[in-house]
Amino acid sequence: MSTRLPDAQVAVLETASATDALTIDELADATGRKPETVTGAVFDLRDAGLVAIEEQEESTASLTDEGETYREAALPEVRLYEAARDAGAADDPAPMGQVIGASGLEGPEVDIALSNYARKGYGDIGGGEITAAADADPESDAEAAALDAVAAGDAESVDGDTLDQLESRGLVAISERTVRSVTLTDDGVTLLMEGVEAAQTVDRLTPELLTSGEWRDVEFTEYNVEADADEASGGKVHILRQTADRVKDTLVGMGFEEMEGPHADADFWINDCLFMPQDHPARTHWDRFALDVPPIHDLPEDLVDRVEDAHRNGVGDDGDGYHSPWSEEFARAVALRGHTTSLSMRYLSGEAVGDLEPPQRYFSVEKVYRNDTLDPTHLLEFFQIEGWVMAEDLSVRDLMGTFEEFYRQFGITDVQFKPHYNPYTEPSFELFGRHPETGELIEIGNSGMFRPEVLEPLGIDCDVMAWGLALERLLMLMYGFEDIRDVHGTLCDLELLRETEVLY
Ligand SMILES: N[C@@H](Cc1ccccc1)C(=O)O
Repeated sequence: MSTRLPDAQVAVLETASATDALTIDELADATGRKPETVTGAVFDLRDAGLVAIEEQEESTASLTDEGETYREAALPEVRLYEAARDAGAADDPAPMGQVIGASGLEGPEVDIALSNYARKGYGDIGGGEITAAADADPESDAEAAALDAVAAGDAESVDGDTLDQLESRGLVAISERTVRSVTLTDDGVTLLMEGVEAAQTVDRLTPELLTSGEWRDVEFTEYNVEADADEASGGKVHILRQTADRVKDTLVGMGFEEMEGPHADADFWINDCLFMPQDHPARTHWDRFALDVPPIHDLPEDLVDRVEDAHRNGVGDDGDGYHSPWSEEFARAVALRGHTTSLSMRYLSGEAVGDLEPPQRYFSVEKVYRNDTLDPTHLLEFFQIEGWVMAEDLSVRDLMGTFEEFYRQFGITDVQFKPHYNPYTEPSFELFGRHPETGELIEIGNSGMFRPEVLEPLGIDCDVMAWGLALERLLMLMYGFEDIRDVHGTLCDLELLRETEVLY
């Protein structure tokens, strides 16, 4: 008597052998079915004891887009070496700038070339000069040869260290997959000898099956949730944005309301209200992105007068001002905000939503812009988690307790405080957290209690504690990133962005 089995299982049984293991791909080719279908059939046959599966992890290497670019145009360090040789740096050190110019390297390629140059023995770099090792031979560059080998599908011929190096440079991507090989078991052979026949099975319910009533008689294939399927990476919300949303939910949960306001604003709101002297170094063109647009005219006149008075004369009986220049024109000039404390000023002054009576809590999670030097922890723009609490009798304990409560909700329990100086808060504290990978303490924020010189012109006579925390630094503590450029910008790591889950 012959056994009835689903069609795909019969095809696999008839193709598989008891002596030669066949992979899923081979079975798929031989039976003319999709690998996913074969995988499903094979699992069912294994559960019925008719075949045995052996699993092996196999890794394949392929070039990334960047790797492909360097394979075609030569590695940046090789291009640098060739330019250095042409400039005579094999005999006498040549000026760095000139060699880089001649190499045609641009943007991040320059850093890449510099950081690999000495490591690979192409020469030395220092004091603005570069030398070219006379005996170095770019023709026998192991990494360049490895790029060719990987492109030709011959990654096995590349030694492990070189492959690791290329992977860590992001030039080669290694992917792992499970290869399953299938053999017939004794029971499988016996069943084949007794005879199997294909039962009609359907794998989906169609409108035709429903209207004809045929669905009553057909046999449905079972779902196999273990079957391999193509990996589809669709669009998703960026993890930075997801974390920003999570921070907003957390702060709303702690009783805060959200502030909003302009990215480009009058210096008055960004700096003057904060008792930042107009000749403060952060207000020079070095740090500030000034905009070439007409000045802002609609500032609240009395507030402008009170702020000017605080700058000139200080506040209170024994107060003192800065004795430095203050001009209204300077206050009206427009720049990209270097912090979102400009929003706090708009809200605390009553400008944004009218006068506020204590107690109040406000926050924003918004972009700020600074003319910093790009490095692993600095970008030209980042997200600041701004916040403040207005109430009678606040103390530093309230400030610290708020941070502990906030960071605890992200699993961060080791927050440390260091006394700090801000022109607008007294006392002031920098916050530090421990990086989960490097163990280093990294700065995660800045905070303090607003000074009377800030509060009095705003017309506030209770306490206000406030802070600006860096969202990207929070992300580093949560997920262990070491370089902020992995997370956004042109050098970001797409794989990491696809795989990282932001959990609530
Ligand atoms: N504006 C500060 C943060 C801060 C806000 C409010 C009070 C104290 C500090 C910064 O950008 O670093």
